[in-house]
Amino acid sequence: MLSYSIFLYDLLDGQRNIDWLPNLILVAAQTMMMLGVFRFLGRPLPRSLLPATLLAQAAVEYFRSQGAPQALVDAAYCAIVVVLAIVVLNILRRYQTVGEVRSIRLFIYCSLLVYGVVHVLRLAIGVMGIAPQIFPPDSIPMLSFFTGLPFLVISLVAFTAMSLHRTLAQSRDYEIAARANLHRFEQLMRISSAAMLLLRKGRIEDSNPKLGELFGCRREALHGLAFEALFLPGAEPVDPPGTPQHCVAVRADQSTFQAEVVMLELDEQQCLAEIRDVSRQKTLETQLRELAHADPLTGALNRRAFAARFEAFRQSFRPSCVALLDLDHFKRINDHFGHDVGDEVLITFTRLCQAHARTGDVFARMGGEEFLFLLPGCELAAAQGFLERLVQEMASLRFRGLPKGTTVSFSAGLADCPPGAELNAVLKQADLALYRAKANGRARVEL
Ligand SMILES: Nc1nc2c(ncn2[C@@H]2O[C@H](COP(=O)(O)OP(=O)(O)OP(=O)(O)O)[C@@H](O)[C@H]2O)c(=O)[nH]1
Repeated sequence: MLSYSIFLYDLLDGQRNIDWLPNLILVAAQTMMMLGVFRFLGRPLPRSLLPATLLAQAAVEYFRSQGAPQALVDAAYCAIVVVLAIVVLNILRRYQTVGEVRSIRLFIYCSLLVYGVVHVLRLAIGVMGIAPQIFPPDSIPMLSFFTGLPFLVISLVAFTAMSLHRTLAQSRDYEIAARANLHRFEQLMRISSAAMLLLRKGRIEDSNPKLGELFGCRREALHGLAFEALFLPGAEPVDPPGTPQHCVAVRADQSTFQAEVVMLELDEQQCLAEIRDVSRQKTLETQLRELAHADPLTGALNRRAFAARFEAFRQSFRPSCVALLDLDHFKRINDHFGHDVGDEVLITFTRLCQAHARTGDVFARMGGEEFLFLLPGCELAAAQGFLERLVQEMASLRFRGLPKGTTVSFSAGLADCPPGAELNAVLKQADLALYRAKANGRARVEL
């Protein structure tokens, strides 16, 4: 900047004492070279370089204004140029290259070396005034202009070639890395147990092979389709929430399956979706839930499930009855015929009760040979009639493992269950009634 200002000042002032044209071209070329070198090497310009150069030039200009000989000024400029060339050569020397770039670097190296030597010569001639008849003072700046500058230009061109080469090599590396990434991505998509989809504006643009497997068709047939079309209307995923959503997906043959869908927004138009068939998992969950509420021997509800149903029923405020049923002399069956036969009796009794229960009735095994009935909306008299019919049915029932003609009976205690009643209080009532039934001869129903 300082140099340009001085040249401009000298030009406007009509002075010719620094041969502004060669120096202007020289400084411009060197600036370009310095910037080019550091940019090419991908390094920041050393912080000290610019102030040091400016300071040196300011000092030279100061001495020139104080009447220093022009040859000395020229020589000082040459010294600056040589120092800059040495800095560049040093940087280049440390720069690691391979293949063709190494030969280009050698080329730049040689050109800059010649360029530096020319300026050392110019410096020596300017200071010492060697052979004034061959190098008159006026011709000294032209020495670097005609002999040094071409080498500087050559090195600049070589730098450009080196930059191009580096850019090409970089793009090749990027391409290889991009191919490797793509391959890895495709492998991941291939082994994924879920269907992976790329959506653009809500339509399927790309997918992995699993999509075809899940939906029972060629995956390409689904490309271009609206994403919602994969699901039952009303059971499709909502806009990307980022958390798993449970939907009902429709296969090509119109059969359905439970799907877990996770969506991820890539940008305003694109979105990734993952679809997983969770039907098996859902079935297992249902089975587990049922097992937690069922008695393992008879399959009837267990006491916990009965309590839960009773609690739900209590909210509805419908009058009803609860019955406690107990097999008579069940211990004898176990003792005479074994526990397996006893188990069979428990199972058969359960089937009988379930077969006679109305929709809405709740039947459960309380434990051992005790069972429970919740009869919603049933008056005591009607409940009693129902249970007595069951007692009669039981008398004519045949049990596997028991000798022909052997009958099994049960006794029942019935309790009224007004709206809002507590289960324990109702059970206590039913238990008292059951005790009376046992005491009064068994195979009967007591209130
Ligand atoms: N096989 C079988 N027996 C069971 C099971 N749970 C409880 N028991 C048996 O049921 C019998 C219950 O006997 P008790 O409580 O004396 O009653 P009971 O013999 O029916 O006599 P009453 O109730 O007075 O008529 C015991 O022998 C228990 O071992 C079961 O899951 N399977």
